[in-house]
Amino acid sequence: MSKITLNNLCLDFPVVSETGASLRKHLVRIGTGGIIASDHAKTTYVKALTDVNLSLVEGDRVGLIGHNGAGKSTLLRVLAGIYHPSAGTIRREGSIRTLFELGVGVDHELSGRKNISRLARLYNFNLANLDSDINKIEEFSELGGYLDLPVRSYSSGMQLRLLFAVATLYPSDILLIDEVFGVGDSGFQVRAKARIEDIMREAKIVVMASHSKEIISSFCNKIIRMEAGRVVELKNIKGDF
Ligand SMILES: Nc1ncnc2c1ncn2[C@@H]1O[C@H](COP(=O)(O)OP(=O)(O)OP(=O)(O)O)[C@@H](O)[C@H]1O
Repeated sequence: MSKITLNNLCLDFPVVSETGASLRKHLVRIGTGGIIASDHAKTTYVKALTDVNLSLVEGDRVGLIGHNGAGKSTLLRVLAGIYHPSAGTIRREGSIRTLFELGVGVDHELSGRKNISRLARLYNFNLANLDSDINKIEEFSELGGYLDLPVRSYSSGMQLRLLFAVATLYPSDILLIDEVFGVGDSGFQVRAKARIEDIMREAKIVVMASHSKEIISSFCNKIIRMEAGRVVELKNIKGDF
């Protein structure tokens, strides 16, 4: 049984900036993004998430939408357990896989092959299958001999091929996706999209942030609209919304 429950969840980022002194005088909202606030201890912070209440259950395919800085990526990282709430609670049941900027856990000095072993441990893969996993990743990423070279010698698209191939090798109960649909060159994009569709089918709960209405309407059955760190709309959708 997989589920995610958030109760009155808030997340503030403390920020040190040259303009901090003047910002501290006010509670301000500047066009886009979370609210910039201050407290009596004279700390400036960005209120990235405010009083988020959510209950996600099996079958939910949620599209997170909202302007730049609305809090989509922050919410995904809270769901992933990367960020901890400043207030409120989160409860999660089920294994989690993230498709974020695809950089976490990589050592650029190590070869692609050694990085696969690192990531396999990070993602809790069954290490008894490591050799066959590496073969599958080699096949999907089409990196060939580059897998024996340090990752620092890869182009950004090649790094992405490697990381994507590892992160999507196995399905998980909960799948969190942050704007990764445009990854790689056009040939890779077609295969990446098919792979994402496969692991989405097997995941019990999917939450994805995207600015593309087309992607959200083709993959999601719910949308959550965020504004300045708050959930302002949650509704079921079928196709276009
Ligand atoms: N590491 C950080 N330190 C300070 N503030 C941050 C940090 N990360 C995000 N923020 C702030 O939190 C708010 C939410 O940012 P977030 O990245 O979650 O927005 P988003 O909806 O994903 O935006 P976009 O569509 O531009 O990717 C913004 O006001 C942003 O400035």
